[in-house]
Amino acid sequence: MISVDEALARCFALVAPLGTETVPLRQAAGRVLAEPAIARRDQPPFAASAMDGYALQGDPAPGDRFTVIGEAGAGHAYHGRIGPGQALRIFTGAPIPDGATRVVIQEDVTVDGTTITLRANADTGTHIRPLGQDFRAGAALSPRRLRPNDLALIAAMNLPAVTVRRRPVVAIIPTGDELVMPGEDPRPDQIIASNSYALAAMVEGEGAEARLLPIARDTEAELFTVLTMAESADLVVTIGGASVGDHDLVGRVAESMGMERAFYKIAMRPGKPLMAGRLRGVPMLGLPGNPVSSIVCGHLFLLPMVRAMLGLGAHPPATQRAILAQDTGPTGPRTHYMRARLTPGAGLPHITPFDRQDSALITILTEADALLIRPLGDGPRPAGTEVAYLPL
Ligand SMILES: Nc1nc2c(c(=O)[nH]1)N[C@H]1C(S)=C(S)[C@@H](COP(=O)(O)OP(=O)(O)OC[C@H]3O[C@@H](n4cnc5c(N)ncnc54)[C@H](O)[C@@H]3O)O[C@H]1N2
Ligand code: MOO
Repeated sequence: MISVDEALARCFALVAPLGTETVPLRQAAGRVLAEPAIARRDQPPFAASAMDGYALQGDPAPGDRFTVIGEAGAGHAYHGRIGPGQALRIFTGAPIPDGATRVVIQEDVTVDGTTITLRANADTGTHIRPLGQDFRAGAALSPRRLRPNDLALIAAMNLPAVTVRRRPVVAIIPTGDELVMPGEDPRPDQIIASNSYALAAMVEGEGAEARLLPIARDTEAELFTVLTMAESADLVVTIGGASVGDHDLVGRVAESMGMERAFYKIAMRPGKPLMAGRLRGVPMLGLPGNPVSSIVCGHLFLLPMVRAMLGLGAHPPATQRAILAQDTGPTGPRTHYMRARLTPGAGLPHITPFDRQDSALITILTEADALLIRPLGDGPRPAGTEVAYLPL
């Protein structure tokens, strides 16, 4: 059995950033920018007033009077020049006229017809936003996953579309004679195929396209058919049939189809029978069938692979630190990812693993907000120990 780190490194070796496509800005939220977005203009493209008031020259003293000779608003420039003793009525966002060096806010003047007089204790700020204060033409936004704020910046750069990574297509294949789809009429010896719904939502949350394929029964012919259907995907994910039982056929069938195996079995609990490889050129991840095992492996291997295909780099999922809220027993020969609950602490949060850790318990998983990471071969740890966890 290889370590979790070694397995993840081998998973990353199977994938590479995908190609790119151009999408309109309205469809770019959450997509991964593939090339720098380059500003087509300065922002602001002119020196602009930051306040409503009067644009004028020099540094006036209280009691100084000015004649208002015109007006400028946002989108309505004044094309003349402001001379000594003159002022322009101006509003926030309007271009500063030639000759003006500051804006006096309207609260700081008294108005009498077309004459303004500066009050005592007037604000001394210039209230002018210089041309290009925010960014200059040619400025670049570097590749990243696009958040709403980034979209505002790209729009301000006057770019109606962006080049993003193609969404990875992830084919998800539930396997097993015991499975039926939700809403069907299961026989008494059957259960509902549930894992695929979590996994599809997880990869879609990262920006992939999930393709849920039909349940493959435990026959070589059906597995062959469904794996063949998945060949056009960017990543094939099977669920179940990964262990050592007589009906666990996924590895055998994939190998008969020419799968090059990257590894099988890792020192991890849950998730021991994980397998990965390349099937007819397509990266493949064979997840164990137990719901918690498949979903935990989804967080630890599938999502990092999807992120790597999106060009976000080959990084393990980010762990955080917490304080054990109770004494916790030793681990065995596998790193244990324990379903756990976080509660606020004075500094770091406190973490409490659930008593029941069977990898079939979906209810516990829905109550968990973290996976407490207990390294393999670690001894018992008392309450108060600082530990690592993965947020769920
Ligand atoms: N003799 C041994 N038996 C098992 C070992 C072992 O080392 N020696 N490993 C155990 C571990 S650990 C795991 S994890 C499971 C994994 O087995 P498989 O990947 O072959 O999965 P299945 O046997 O097909 O299913 C396991 C369990 O999960 C249910 N299942 C399967 N698919 C789904 C699905 N899409 N949605 C919901 N539930 C699903 C299935 O009905 C089984 O109950 O093997 C242990 N055995
Ligand atoms: O390690 Mo298996 O993945 O517990 O259930």
